[in-house]
Amino acid sequence: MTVETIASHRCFEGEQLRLKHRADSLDCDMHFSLYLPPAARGGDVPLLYWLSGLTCSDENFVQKAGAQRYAAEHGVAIVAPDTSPRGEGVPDDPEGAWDFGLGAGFYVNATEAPWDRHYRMYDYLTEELPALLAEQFPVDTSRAAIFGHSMGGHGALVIALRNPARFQSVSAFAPIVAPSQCPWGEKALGNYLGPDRENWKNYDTCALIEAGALQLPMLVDQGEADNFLEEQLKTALLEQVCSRTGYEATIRRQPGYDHSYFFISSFIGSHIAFHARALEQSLAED
Ligand SMILES: N[C@@H](CCC(=O)N[C@@H](CSC=O)C(=O)NCC(=O)O)C(=O)O
Repeated sequence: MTVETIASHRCFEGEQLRLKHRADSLDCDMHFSLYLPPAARGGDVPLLYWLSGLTCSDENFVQKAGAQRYAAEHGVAIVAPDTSPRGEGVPDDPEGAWDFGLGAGFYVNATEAPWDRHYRMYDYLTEELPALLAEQFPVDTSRAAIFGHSMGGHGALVIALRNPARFQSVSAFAPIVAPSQCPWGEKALGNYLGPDRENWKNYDTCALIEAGALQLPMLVDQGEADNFLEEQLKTALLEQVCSRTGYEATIRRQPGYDHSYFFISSFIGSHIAFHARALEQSLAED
C-alpha cells in the first residue's frame, strides 16, 4: 500500500499530515488527514476516527475544529477521511445538489447502479483504511473510538453500533439519527440502497438501537439553535428509542448553538476527553 504525503505541519508538538492513496474499495484515489500527537514518537497511540458532514472534505475538521490541542494532551491520533469517493468517473447528483453524491457518501456500501462501483464508504472505513493505518503509521487500531458531525455523526453512530467490539466509545455532534425518516436520508438511502426500506435499517441509528445494538459509551451534543434540527436531525427520535430500549446515551441539548464548526469547536475538547477516558478504562480492564 503506497501512501503519498501531500502536506505535513508541526502542530502542538505533533504533526498534522495530509495523505493520498489509491483506495481499492472505492476504486479511486483518496485524501485523508491524520493528526499524530507528540506521544506517537514513542510508539503506537490510540486512534480516533472523525467523520465529517455534507459538503466536507478531509480538511474542514482539521482546519476548523481545534481538535489538535486536545489530541496532543491526551496522546491520541485523529484520522479524518473524506466524505465520499472522488475523481473523474465518480458519479455525482444529476442536478449537482450538495446533499447527495460527491461530498455526501453517507458512509454506506451502495448496492444500486451507478453508485455501487465507487460509493463503498462503509467498507473503506471499516476495512481498508484501518488496515492501511495499522501498517503505515504509529497507531493502535485495536484501541479506537469514532465520532463525527451531522452526516458524519450518523456514520460514526452506525459504524460503532454495527462494530461494538472495535470501538471503545462513540460520540456525535448534531447527528442525523434516523436517515430513514428525514429528507437527506431518504434521498441518500433510496438512491444508494434502492427502494426496499428494510435494507436501510443497517444504516439507521434509531433502527439499530431498536433492534438491540450492544451498549457502548455514547455521547451526543445537539445545538438547540441548529436550523436542521427538526427536519433532518430529529434528536428527539434518538432520545425516545434510548428511553424505550434502555440504551444508555448522554444526549446534551446545548442552548444557542447552531450547526456550524463554531459549535463543534466549543465542545470538541469534551468529546476527546470522553473518548480518552473510555480508552483508558478499556486498557485498565484488559
Ligand atoms: N453548503 C450548504 C451547507 C452544508 C452544511 O451545512 N454542511 C455542514 C454539514 S451538514 C450535514 O452533514 C458542514 O459541515 N459544512 C462544512 C463547514 O465547514 O461548515 C449550504 O450552503 O447551505
